[in-house]
Order: sequence, then structure tokens, then C-alpha cells
Amino acid sequence: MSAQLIDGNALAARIRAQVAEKVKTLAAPPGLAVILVGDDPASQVYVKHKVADCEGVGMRSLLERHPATLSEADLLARIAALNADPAVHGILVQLPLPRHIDAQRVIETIAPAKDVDGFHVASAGALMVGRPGFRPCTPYGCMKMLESIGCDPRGKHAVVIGRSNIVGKPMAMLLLQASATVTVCHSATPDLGHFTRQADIVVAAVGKRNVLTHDMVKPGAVVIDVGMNRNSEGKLCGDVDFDNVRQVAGWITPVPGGVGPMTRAMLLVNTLEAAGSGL
Ligand SMILES: Nc1nc2c(c(=O)[nH]1)N[C@@H](CN(C=O)c1ccc(C(=O)N[C@@H](CCC(=O)O)C(=O)O)cc1)CN2
Repeated sequence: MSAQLIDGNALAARIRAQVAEKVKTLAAPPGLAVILVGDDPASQVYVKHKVADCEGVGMRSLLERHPATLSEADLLARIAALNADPAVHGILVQLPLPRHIDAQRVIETIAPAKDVDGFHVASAGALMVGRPGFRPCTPYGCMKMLESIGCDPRGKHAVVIGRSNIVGKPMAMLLLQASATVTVCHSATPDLGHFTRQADIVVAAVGKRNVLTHDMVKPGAVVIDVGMNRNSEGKLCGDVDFDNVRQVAGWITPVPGGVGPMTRAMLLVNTLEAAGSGL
């Protein structure tokens, strides 16, 4: 039997519609500043979508494009100015940044109250101790996808493949907070399949094609694919061997059309929250 698809495009559209309804009730539209440094082609596409998403739900967006030669000091000065601007509720700096800029220092310069990416150490700390705060958009979107199919992580074994600060670690924390038993695997994990075969929920977030194959999945498991890679024909694909894993899994997210659109939708939810309103 083939797994059921978790349609990220459809769920994201529903969330955007809810955000748009909420924005209409506000005295002033929430404002999101999006900073792009350099000309990475994928980043250009993502920020274009983010700006369009804002407009689609009635939010204000402020896109700042800077050349790859922008100095770190100048970028920090721009963030300080946006921190002080009351019309800007959320600030995001598109990653990756050029090598000469320390991304962590940049993130730490964003006012925690405007950290709609949820990458600031204050947001990460709040997540760690279970306090309210901005949740990073990708793992937040993955949790919404689980909720949408009625998958309550409580008591389930979840395996997260990947330990990045923006996906793997916060994903593990969110699943733990939802009372899953969580295993985090990574590049130094021997025999990855030993762990994933025990999982009711697998989240693959390493950025490497075919990290998860059908023999590594428990029948009926929920498989969430965060990967964003290109195959040998240049086609977008995830970390999961989709065609084969879908024969074993119970639920699976596609790439494209899965986690990506949800990442963008949760950015809108965080921006709404930064403007003082929740869904
Ligand atoms: N400041 C940030 N930088 C980055 C983040 C982030 O959350 N904040 N995450 C990723 C990139 N990313 C968001 O910025 C992102 C990637 C992909 C998608 C998406 O919608 N993907 C589509 C396919 C798009 C395509 O055709 O290329 C899909 O999966 O259907 C949204 C957001 C790194 N940087």
C-alpha cells in the first residue's frame, strides 16, 4: 500500500487564509523586514516568495537587498535600525550569508521580540525550557503537518536525522515537548537504519539525497522530508528516496510541495505573533 501524502501546499494555503483573516482585524498591518545579502539563486527565490506571501495576507514587507561585499558591521547597523523601527515587527536575514559574515553574530543582533525566524539564542533557550517564544519556521511547520494528520507525538518514537541549529535541534525539542521519545541521529551515527526502523515518526533534515531508503522505515511510519536537493537531472528532491519509501510509510511529505511551503506559512504566523496577535 502506498503512503498517504501530507500536502504542504494545501495546509499552508489554509494557514495563510487564517492569517489573512486575523490581519484584517488589526489596526495596522504587521511589517516584516527581509534582508538578502549576495546573489545566491535559491535565496533570491525564497525571499521573493516570502515577500509575495506577506502581500497575499495583507502584511507589509520591506525587502533589503545588499551586495555580497556588504561588511558585517554595515549589516549589523541595518539590523539595529530595523530593531528601532516601530513599523517593523519581524526581521529575518536570509541564510546562508557570505563567508566573511558571522551568521550567529548577525542573528544575535536581531531584537528577540522581532526574531520571527526563531534563531536567536533567546528563542532557542525559550524552546529548550518550554517557555513561549518564536519557534523556527521549518520544525514548527513539521509539527503542524503532524497535527494535520492527527498524529500526536505523545508516546511515539521520533527519529530526527540532522542536528542543525535551524532544523534538527529545534525539531527534536518540539517533539520532546510534545512528549515523543526522541532520538537525534547525525553524520557520525553508525547504522542509521538501526534507529530509523524503530521510529513511528522520522524527520530527515540533512540535505543529502536518499539518506532514508525503504529498508530503513517501519511500515506505517510518518516520514517528514525537510531536504531540499537537486538530483542528477536538476530536479528538486528531498533527503528521502520518495518513490520507494512511500511503499512502506503510512504518511509522507513530498518535495516540492511539503515542508517548504509550510516553512513560509509559519513565518507569517510568527510575524503575526510579533505584531501582538496569534492565530
Ligand atoms: N532566514 C532563513 N534562512 C533560511 C531558512 C529559514 O527558515 N530562514 N530556511 C531555508 C530556506 N527556506 C526559507 O528561507 C525555504 C526553502 C524552501 C522553501 C520552499 O517553499 N520550497 C519549495 C520549492 C521551491 C523551489 O522550487 O525552489 C517546496 O519545497 O515546495 C521555502 C523556504 C534556508 N535559509
